[in-house]
Amino acid sequence: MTSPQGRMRPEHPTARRIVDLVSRFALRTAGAALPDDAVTSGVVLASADVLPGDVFVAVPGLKVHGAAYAAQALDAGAAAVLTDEAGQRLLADAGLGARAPVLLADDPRALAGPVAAWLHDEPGTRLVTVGITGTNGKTTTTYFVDAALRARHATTAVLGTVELRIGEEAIESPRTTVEAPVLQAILALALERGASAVSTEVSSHALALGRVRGLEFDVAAFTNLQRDHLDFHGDMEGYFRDKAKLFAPGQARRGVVVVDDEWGRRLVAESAIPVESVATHVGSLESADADWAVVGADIGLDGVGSTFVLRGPDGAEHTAASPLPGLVNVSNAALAVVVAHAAGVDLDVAIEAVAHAHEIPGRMERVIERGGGLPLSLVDYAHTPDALVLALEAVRPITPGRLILVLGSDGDRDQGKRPLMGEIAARLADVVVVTDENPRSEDPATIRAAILDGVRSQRPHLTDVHEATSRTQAIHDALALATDQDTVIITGKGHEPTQEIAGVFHRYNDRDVLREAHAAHETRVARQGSIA
Ligand SMILES: CC(=O)N[C@H]1[C@@H](OP(=O)(O)OP(=O)(O)OC[C@H]2O[C@@H](n3ccc(=O)[nH]c3=O)[C@H](O)[C@@H]2O)O[C@H](CO)[C@@H](O)[C@@H]1O[C@H](C)C(=O)N[C@@H](C)C(=O)N[C@H](CCC(=O)O)C(=O)O
Ligand SMILES: Nc1ncnc2c1ncn2[C@@H]1O[C@H](COP(=O)(O)OP(=O)(O)OP(=O)(O)O)[C@@H](O)[C@H]1O
Repeated sequence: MTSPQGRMRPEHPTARRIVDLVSRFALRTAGAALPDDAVTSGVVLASADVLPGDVFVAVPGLKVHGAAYAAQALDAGAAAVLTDEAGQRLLADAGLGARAPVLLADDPRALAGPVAAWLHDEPGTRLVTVGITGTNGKTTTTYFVDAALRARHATTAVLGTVELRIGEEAIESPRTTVEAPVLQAILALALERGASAVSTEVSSHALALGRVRGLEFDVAAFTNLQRDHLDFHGDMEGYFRDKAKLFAPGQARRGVVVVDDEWGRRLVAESAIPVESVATHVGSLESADADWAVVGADIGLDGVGSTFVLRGPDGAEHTAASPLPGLVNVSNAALAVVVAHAAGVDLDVAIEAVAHAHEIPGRMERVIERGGGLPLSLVDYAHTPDALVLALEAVRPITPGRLILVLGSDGDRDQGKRPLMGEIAARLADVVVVTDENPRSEDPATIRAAILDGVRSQRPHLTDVHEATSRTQAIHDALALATDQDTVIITGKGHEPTQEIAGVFHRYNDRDVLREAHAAHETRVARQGSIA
């Protein structure tokens, strides 16, 4: 069955001759004879997404070679297989060598994007395109940028971790950055739907695996680089190298880089495309030299947002605002304003639009307002040590009582961060409820124990520390412990619509659990009222 994102294709695709594809990309051919008039109108990397007439790109994966799924792709009607020599051998071994034309390239993964872009008539060149990378803040900044682009473009698209959205139509997103052929098909569909601008989150995995190849962004943006994904990139240097690929000629025309950390400064120094720098820490050394700098910030104590002053390259100062709490969102808002401006939106229009951007699912999202016996309750996606520090620091000033944190850590991902997160939780929250995030194939108790090791480094007797084996229970526990002077913050899963346990994706969402608890509370209060 085609995946939902695999169905986001243009309704009126162009058909192109496969022989033209062969000559355009200097491919070698093998397998069945390729008729001159054979055409294709789709390219896919996943066999499950094949529609009749597609070219199936079979790449060597980290787990398996895509050629292992060629039979499935051909059964679904694939017109040809684009692969490498290892793939060709696998096809021959499986007796599929003569079943369809085989198009050969040394690195088919690198070609998947450019081939799809060519097939869909280079949709990226007909849209204003913004790509945002960095460890944290991609989603938030992307939505802020979209808010500003919407002030100038009647229809926009937003592609990222939360959703794949064109205009007002959206579906859940399978990951932060979709595979290259899916991305190109969505861009073509966005054009059909009248979109003229698109903002895309670009993960480091995407950059390492060529998912944005074939798309030259008008503006690339960098938020920050913090410890994450070292299981995939090896070390921080490798992580940085992959991120830096976005700021290369052919991949982006110009860049906007936050220079608050050493990685941003290095990116500016090493980038081969023109970049503008943005310093967002008031009074920092970087702010004197940066093209743009936040020179004053007033953190709203009502938890709603902050105002700040942004100094431009000409020295002029502009009053701006972030609609979300915390200094990190001043940083995201400042970056978004500069990016939108670089993408053609007038500065004052961008500032105004970002200040009024809508709430972003699972990013400092206020699900229950303080009052009537209930604490202010927020859901946030912080799942790295640095993001956790910033999230807790952002809610402390808006918390008259205790800060109650529910956290876990992912299974099958960077294990080193678990005790770090525990240590931060114990240092910056008053009450800590340790629970599960997405345990995946790991034993959830082992993950919790690693977090608790970090907690113990600060609180040897685990005072005000609780452990809950179900996330729903953890949220209920946190609410039960709280008064309406407290703040409950649930971190790690944000908008995620599922919880992955032992290979099964269970429908689950932190916000829904909070909303249900809120509704149950209201019903209880109403019942007590009617009894009284
Ligand atoms: C490390 C990584 O990103 N791996 C992704 C990658 O795997 P891979 O290329 O090694 O593929 P593989 O599973 O070995 O399979 C090889 C080939 O066979 C194909 N295949 C496989 C099975 C099948 O039934 N039919 C089929 O055609 C696959 O499409 C693939 O082309 O391509 C696969 C197919 O598209 C993805 O499922 C897989 O994502 C895995 C599930 C994943 O978890 N990715 C995460 C880490 C990720 O990409 N995260 C980033 C960032 C997140 C963040 O910043 O927090 C993201 O952009 O979401
Ligand atoms: N500029 C920032 N610097 C550090 N932390 C941030 C920043 N912006 C947001 N955060 C924190 O990181 C969390 C994730 O934010 P967001 O979803 O915007 O980032 P992301 O880069 O899209 O993350 P992911 O790639 O994991 O989806 C937020 O919930 C918040 O706690």
